[in-house]
Amino acid sequence: MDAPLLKERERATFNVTELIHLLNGSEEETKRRKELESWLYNNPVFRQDDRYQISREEVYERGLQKTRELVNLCRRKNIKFDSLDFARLNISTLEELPFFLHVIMFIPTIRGQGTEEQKRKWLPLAEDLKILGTYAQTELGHGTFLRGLETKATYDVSSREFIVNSPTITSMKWWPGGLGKTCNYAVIAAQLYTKGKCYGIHMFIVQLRSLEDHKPLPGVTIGDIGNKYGFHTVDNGFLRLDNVRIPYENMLMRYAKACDYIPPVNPKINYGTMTSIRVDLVKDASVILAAASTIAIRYSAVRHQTEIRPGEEPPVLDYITQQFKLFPQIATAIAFHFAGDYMHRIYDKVQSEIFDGHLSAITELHGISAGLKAFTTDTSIAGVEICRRACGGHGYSNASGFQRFYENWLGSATYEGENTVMYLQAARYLFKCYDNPKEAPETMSYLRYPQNKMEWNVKSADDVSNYATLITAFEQRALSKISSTAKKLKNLTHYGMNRNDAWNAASVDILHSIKAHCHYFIVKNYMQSLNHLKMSSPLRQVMTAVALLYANYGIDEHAGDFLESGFMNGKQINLVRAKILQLLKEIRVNAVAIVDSFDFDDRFLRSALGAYDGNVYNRLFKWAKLSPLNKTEVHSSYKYLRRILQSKL
Ligand SMILES: CC/C=C\C/C=C\C/C=C\C/C=C\CCC(=O)SCCNC(=O)CCNC(=O)[C@H](O)C(C)(C)COP(=O)(O)OP(=O)(O)OC[C@H]1O[C@@H](n2cnc3c(N)ncnc32)[C@H](O)[C@@H]1OP(=O)(O)O
Ligand SMILES: Cc1cc2nc3c(=O)[nH]c(=O)nc-3n(C[C@H](O)[C@H](O)[C@H](O)COP(=O)(O)OP(=O)(O)OC[C@H]3O[C@@H](n4cnc5c(N)ncnc54)[C@H](O)[C@@H]3O)c2cc1C
Repeated sequence: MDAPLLKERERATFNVTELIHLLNGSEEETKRRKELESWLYNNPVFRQDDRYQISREEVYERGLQKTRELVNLCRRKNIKFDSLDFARLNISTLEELPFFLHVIMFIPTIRGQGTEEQKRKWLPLAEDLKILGTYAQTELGHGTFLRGLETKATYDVSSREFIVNSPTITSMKWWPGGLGKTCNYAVIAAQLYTKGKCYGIHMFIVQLRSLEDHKPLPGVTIGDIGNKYGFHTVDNGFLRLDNVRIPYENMLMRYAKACDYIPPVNPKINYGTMTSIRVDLVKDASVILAAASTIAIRYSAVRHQTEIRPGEEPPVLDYITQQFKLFPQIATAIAFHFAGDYMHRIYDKVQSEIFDGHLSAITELHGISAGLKAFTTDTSIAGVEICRRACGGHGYSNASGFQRFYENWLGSATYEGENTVMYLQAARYLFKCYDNPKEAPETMSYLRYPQNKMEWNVKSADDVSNYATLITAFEQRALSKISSTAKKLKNLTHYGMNRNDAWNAASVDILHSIKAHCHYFIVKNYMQSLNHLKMSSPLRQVMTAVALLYANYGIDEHAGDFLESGFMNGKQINLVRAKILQLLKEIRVNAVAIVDSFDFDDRFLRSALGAYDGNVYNRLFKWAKLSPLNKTEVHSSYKYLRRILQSKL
């Protein structure tokens, strides 16, 4: 164990194990998670030490080998794909496996939108992996605008079949995970046509490849879309269908019927699978940022560089600027942990209502999940980059561990709903509630009360240590943004602009409003979650400091908003900044212990900078020696070098 990390751990003022159990939910949950992880990490198939020395094809092949291992493990341990245990195993691999979409979207779409008869037929095949499916919705020409998708499913009454067709090049399905080479089925989003009329997007089960030899079926043109930023294990694919016929029974009809068309009670019920993933992504944002913070904090405690006082080369974690970069990332990771818990609670509640036939809450769930998905993924992507940059040159090495998860996580600003679009969807719901405050859900209850101008009676740094005053500050900031934007929208329509054009004209203000609302929700949920949790006073002292840092840092980061709202003045902003410096100092002694409480196994982080023992330099050198270029002392390309050296300029 590197001496600096040992010393850091000895200085901690709270019990790390207590925080590990609190973040896991209980001691039993911690034990279960570690047991599941051990099954993976002790299996050499899940190795990744040579990850950046193998080709895309080898990466994909490894992905299938890992899939086989994971499936065999689940079968041996009787772990179901829709279980929390599977979700834990899946995140522990920290990479998307080729059959990933089969589990997170193909099966859930059938489960959520199939009739009882269709579920009886398809779920056993899918859960036993007799078929492997993906969720094929996005097309070359459209990903966001679902009503603009071009794939057609035309009902042929005479044969009781649908004819599924890609009429144009832009209608080719493009991006679905596992589509290129892995899956032999897909749930296809297509415009339903029957008796010459279009009834909008519905979901259809289509077989793509033979179950005997995996060759594409007649009318199916299919393949991998090529290399991307990340998701290298996943064969995101393209698919063109040339009048492929499928049985009538292959349209998912829990909520709509094709023959003598019966529409769904709420057409957006077809969008339900996407909502479920957006909910998961809020917690994923916490995991990713916690992993990045662990690497950066441990490395910063070991890395000694330059001098504060002559002759003393301190750990870079002693620099206030380094603390100002990193401690808010720890705070954000914990804030998003509690936001993810909230999202799952709300999702489970709405799902049970939907299964009882009450669809009214799906609009609220969409409004909340779309906003939090965008806010938490945007913030965590930026936070990972702050952590990486805080590690200097070694942060730029693959040995740091950052790239392996960051390259997948970058996509979270786009997949499952492009973030700007998601913000605007959430804003659509927010402004509806602003206009009808009585219909506002609990998360927007502050819209119900008259907007009275408030002054923040904060006179000292201690006043910015109060959860209630901080929550009120974020509430007033959001209200100020929302009410001024609502006024702008009203003026635009008053002077003759139609609602849609007015919405577009005000969309930058609308974006600021929904972001301020999401930020308010995260702060409030974070502090209320801590208030409801039982913990020892030493731990509560640490968790309070971290939560106060999250809120005060948020005010400093958006000081203009708080000043513009009239709720705060310049002197109070300076009190907030003084509070931040005081909190950085208070958190410094526990920084390493707090990231230890995220409890990442070294085999999850796979980082020479973030390993638990802090033995950074030996790991970096060991990793470098793995470089293929070092297989020989003089590389075989020396012949070219020699000519360069001998050539005359
Ligand atoms: C550690 C972790 C590591 C790595 C990461 C882990 C996992 C990665 C996970 C996933 C990544 C893998 C795969 C990604 C898969 C995909 O990307 S699948 C494709 C995703 N695509 C989208 O999200 C498309 C986005 N577009 C839309 O959803 C819609 O087009 C739209 C909502 C933007 C607009 O839809 P429209 O039909 O045009 O609606 P509208 O006219 O705008 O009206 C909006 C009304 O509809 C309601 N509504 C919209 N969506 C929903 C919904 N999902 N649920 C309920 N209600 C919805 C909305 O509320 C409006 O209602 P009104 O009452 O106001 O009319
Ligand atoms: C790694 C990865 C995996 C994926 N996996 C799948 C999958 O398994 N299945 C699947 O079906 N899809 C998948 N996708 C596709 C993904 O869902 C879409 O890319 C995503 O929905 C965004 O749609 P788009 O690409 O059309 O972007 P666009 O919507 O074209 O975005 C381009 C720009 O237009 C802006 N814009 C678009 N509409 C509006 C608007 N109304 N108002 C303001 N601005 C707007 C956006 O903000 C953005 O800046 C995946 C994508 C990635 C990156």
